[in-house]
Amino acid sequence: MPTKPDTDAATVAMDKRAEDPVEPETLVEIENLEVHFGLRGGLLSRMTGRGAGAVKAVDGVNLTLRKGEVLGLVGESGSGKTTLGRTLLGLNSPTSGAIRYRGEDIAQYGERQLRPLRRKLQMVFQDPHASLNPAMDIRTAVGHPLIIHNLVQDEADYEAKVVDALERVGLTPPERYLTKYPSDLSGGQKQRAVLARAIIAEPELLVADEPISMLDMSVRAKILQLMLDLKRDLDLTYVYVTHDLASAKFFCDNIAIMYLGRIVEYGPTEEVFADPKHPYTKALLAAIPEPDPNKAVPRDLPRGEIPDAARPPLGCSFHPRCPVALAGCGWEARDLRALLERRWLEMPVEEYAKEKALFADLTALGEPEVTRLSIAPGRGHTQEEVLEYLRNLREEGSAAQPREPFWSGVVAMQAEGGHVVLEFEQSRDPRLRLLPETGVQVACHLYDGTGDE
Ligand SMILES: Nc1ncnc2c1ncn2[C@@H]1O[C@H](COP(=O)(O)OP(=O)(O)OP(=O)(O)O)[C@@H](O)[C@H]1O
Repeated sequence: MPTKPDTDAATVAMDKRAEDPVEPETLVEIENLEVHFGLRGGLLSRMTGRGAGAVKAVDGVNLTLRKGEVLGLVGESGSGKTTLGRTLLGLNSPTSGAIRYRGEDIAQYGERQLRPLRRKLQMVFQDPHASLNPAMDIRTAVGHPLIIHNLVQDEADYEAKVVDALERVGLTPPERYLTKYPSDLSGGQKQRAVLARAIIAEPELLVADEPISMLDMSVRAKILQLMLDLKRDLDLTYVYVTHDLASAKFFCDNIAIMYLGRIVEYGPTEEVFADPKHPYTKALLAAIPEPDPNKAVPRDLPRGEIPDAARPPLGCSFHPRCPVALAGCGWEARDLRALLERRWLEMPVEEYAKEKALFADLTALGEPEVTRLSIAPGRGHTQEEVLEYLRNLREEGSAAQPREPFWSGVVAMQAEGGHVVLEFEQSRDPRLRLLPETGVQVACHLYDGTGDE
C-alpha cells in the first residue's frame, strides 16, 4: 500500500502535472472489441457466441483509456455497458478484438495468464450487500485480496494494511470496524468496505458498475466523492458504468454513450453535456429528472423500447426510435409493423380490426433485414385497397408534426402481381467520426455528410 501523500509533496506533484503538457499515458486500448453471447447450441457456443444466433452485447467498440481518467460508460439497460466493463477486466471472454493493457493484448488470455493482472484490475459491483460474504468479518473480507495475491509478510503487516485501507475509505476508527460483519453496517458503509477491499492490493484500474445505484440518496454523492479522493491519492483510473447521467456528469472526465452494443457518442463530459450531438444522447439528457419539482415536466425517452439485441435493427440501431432519422438510417419491414402497431393501439377495436383485415399475414413484417417487402392483401381485399391505405398513411405521416420519419426510407411502393411491394432505401451503418473542434465523436448520419439534411 503506498503511504498517503503528505500535503506538500502532493501539491508539488499536482503543480508539476499542471505545468507538464505531456498527455497522460495510455493505460488501456480497446480495438474492434466484440462480445457475443450464443443463444443456441452447446455450452461452448453459448459462451463464445460463435454458434448460430447471438446477442451482440458488445459490437465493435474502440476506446482509449488514459491513466488517471474517469471514463463513463452510459446507456439504458441492455446497451452492453456491463459486458464491456467486465470484458475489460477479463471477466468475460471477447469474441474478437484486442484489449491492450499497457501495450499487452490480454483479450484472449486464459485464467492462468490473467492471474498476475487481476491484482491491478479490480471491479466494484452494484450491490454492496451481495458483494460481501455475510459470514466474513470486515477484517477478513477487506484483507482477502492480500492473501489471494500473497502480499503480506505476517499478521501485523496484514492488520496494518487492512487498517490503512479502512482509514482511506472513511471507516474510522478502523478498530471499530475490524470485527464487525456486513449485517452490522449500513449500505454506504458496506460500499466503503467493498472499496477498501478493491484498493487494498494496489490496483491501477477500477471498473465500478453502478456503485451507488443501490445506496440511499443521501450517501451517493459521498461515495462518489470518496472514489475521487481515492483516485487522486492512489493514482487510480476508473471506468464508471451507469445509466444515471446526472452522476456521470459529476464524476467522469469522458463519457461513452452506448446503445445496443455500440458507442454512439464519445467525448469530454463537459462537451457532451453542453452540446449533445447524437439524437439518442439528446433524448437521454432530456430524460434526466428535474430536481426542482416546480420545474419538472414529464420527459420520456423516444417512442418504442430498446430492441432485442439478438435481432438488432438494420443500419443505425437507434433509427426505429429516432425522431429525426433519415432515409438511409436502416428502414426495413419491421419498422412498418411497428408503425402499424402504434397506430392500431390507439384505435377503437372495430376500426383496428377493419385495418388489420387488409393484410393477409403480418408475420412477414416481423422478419429482420427485409428491405423489399411483398404484402399480400387479406381475404376479400385487393392490392389497390392496400396500396391506397398505405399511401394515405404516408400522406398523414409526412404532414404530421413532427413528421413520421419512417416514410423517408420508403423509396418505392407499388402494386405488383396481386401484392403491394415496398422497397426501402439501402441502409448504411454509421461509424464514429470525430467532429472537428469539439473533441466529440459521434456515429450518426446527421453528421457524416451522407444525410439528406
Ligand atoms: N451471460 C450472458 N449470456 C447471454 N446474454 C447476455 C449475458 N450477459 C449479457 N447478455 C446480454 O447482452 C446484452 C447487454 O447486456 P449488459 O448487461 O452488458 O447491458 P447493460 O447495458 O449493462 O444493462 P444493465 O444495466 O441492465 O446491466 C443484453 O441483451 C443482455 O441480455
